Amino acid sequence: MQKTVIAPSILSADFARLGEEVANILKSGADWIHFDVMDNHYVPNLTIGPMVCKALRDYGIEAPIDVHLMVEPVDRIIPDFAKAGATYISFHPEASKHVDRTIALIKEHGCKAGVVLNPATPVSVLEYIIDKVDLVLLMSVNPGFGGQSFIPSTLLKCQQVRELIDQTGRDIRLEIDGGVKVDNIKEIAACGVDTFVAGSAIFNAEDYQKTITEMKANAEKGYAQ
Ligand SMILES: O=C(CO)[C@@H](O)[C@H](O)COP(=O)(O)O
Repeated sequence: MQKTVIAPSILSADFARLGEEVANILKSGADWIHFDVMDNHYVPNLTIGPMVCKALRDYGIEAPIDVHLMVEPVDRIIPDFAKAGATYISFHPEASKHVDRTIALIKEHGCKAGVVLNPATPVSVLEYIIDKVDLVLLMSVNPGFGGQSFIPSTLLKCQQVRELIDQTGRDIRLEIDGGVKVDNIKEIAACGVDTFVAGSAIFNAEDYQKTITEMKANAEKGYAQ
């Protein structure tokens, strides 16, 4: 297993003070920034695009930016995010006509490629692509909004994808997103997850550092199980 990564979702940040919020969260121990891109088409919400990603880089944010594209179509926005400073770019296979080509496009633009599975998307979608991706993101809520409850059936899926990843022998990150909290992260980590997106649990907390520290400690307890 790779090192634990906590990736706060800026969907729950105060957008009026985004640069400051992101700098604070990184100072508080966050490893990556999770950047949710919604188009009011693939999902029923509208958020931020490459200009905001570039603005964070211009503000001096150096940490990995983990872009989660909830957009359809996906391909035409990939070069813009790469230019804007994205580190990882992940997309939903349902939103791409040619999944293998989209993965190649992300890599050609110098980014790491991820695929995202919704709660009802079967693990079999990974069969012919697992060897090509750098990250698998499992949604534990239906995409579109922060603050939803963790869907428990995702735990079995985490175990299944962890097995697939281990069979490849490659360092592919297994990321979870949706309803992740201090009190359920141990159980999630025990299922093989190494990368945790959390929005409301971190940004609604009074003390970012305490929350991130507790999340990391509880994840470690989960690996030890
Ligand atoms: O992509 C999404 C929702 O579509 C997530 O990144 C949420 O923003 C996570 O928020 P919490 O469930 O942690 O509040």
